[in-house]
Amino acid sequence: MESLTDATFPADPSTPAEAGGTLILALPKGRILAELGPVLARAGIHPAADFADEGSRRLRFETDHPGLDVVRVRSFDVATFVAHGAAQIGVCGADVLMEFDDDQIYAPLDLGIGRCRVSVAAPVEMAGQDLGAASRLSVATKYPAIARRHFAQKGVQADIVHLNGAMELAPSLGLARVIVDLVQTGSTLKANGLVETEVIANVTSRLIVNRTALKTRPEAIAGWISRFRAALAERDAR
Ligand SMILES: Nc1ncnc2c1ncn2[C@@H]1O[C@H](COP(=O)(O)OP(=O)(O)OP(=O)(O)O)[C@@H](O)[C@H]1O
Ligand SMILES: O=P(O)(O)OC[C@H]1O[C@H](OP(=O)(O)OP(=O)(O)O)[C@H](O)[C@@H]1O
Repeated sequence: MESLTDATFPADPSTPAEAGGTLILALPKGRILAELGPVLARAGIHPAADFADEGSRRLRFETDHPGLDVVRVRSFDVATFVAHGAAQIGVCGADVLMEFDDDQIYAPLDLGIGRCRVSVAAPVEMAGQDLGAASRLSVATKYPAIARRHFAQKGVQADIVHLNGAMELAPSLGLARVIVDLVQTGSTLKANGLVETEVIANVTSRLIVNRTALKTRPEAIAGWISRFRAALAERDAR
């Protein structure tokens, strides 16, 4: 895909001569990356060819901008790299930001990709039961903070079973009564005898930046935010 070249598009915000060194853009491996490709291209960012190669063992890639490198990390780790300033810019799901809740992370742009929701799901037989009626409830999830907060608002103490995947197995194997997980089409829930009982939050992917870096390198970072904003406007106008 051609990137924007017209005169209204913000100029390349990072040049090798700029003070502060190479900016790092942290991107998640996995499903967001596929949808992010066209957005990156529209923003005029083309990482080295092997970036798209899942078989490549490289983790850091130069781009066609001498002042910008890309690192490929796990989705939750994007937030960690940006919160600590190891990467100045990143992309991750709003689910990760809700769970991470770090005030060093500023999320100025909704990229409108990676659409799904964080939901509570329960076995079909439990559907219709008032989950707020119990004082405690066991919950399998990779989002312990989101789950705890959600059930605390109902006066229910969530006993968290922390899993990193395959949460859908937990109720049928007696690991937890309900799960809190991402739902998009609902087919994973259906295939495992579960139904979505509550939507906690709708999720899309966000551009995130480190707040300190935004203060110390305002031109470069605000420049990249503008480029992404222009790329989204151009995409959405089509
Ligand atoms: N089914 C889905 N539909 C749409 N977006 C999703 C879906 N599942 C996850 N996402 C979004 O993609 C992000 C990364 O999810 P993905 O499943 O690729 O990684 P993961 O398996 O959670 O990460 P890791 O492999 O690091 O454990 C999530 O944080 C969420 O924002
Ligand atoms: O509603 P659906 O369209 O079925 O999508 C939901 C599934 O997608 C995500 O898993 P993913 O495929 O990323 O696998 P993992 O998190 O278990 O690695 C999520 O954890 C659900 O299992």
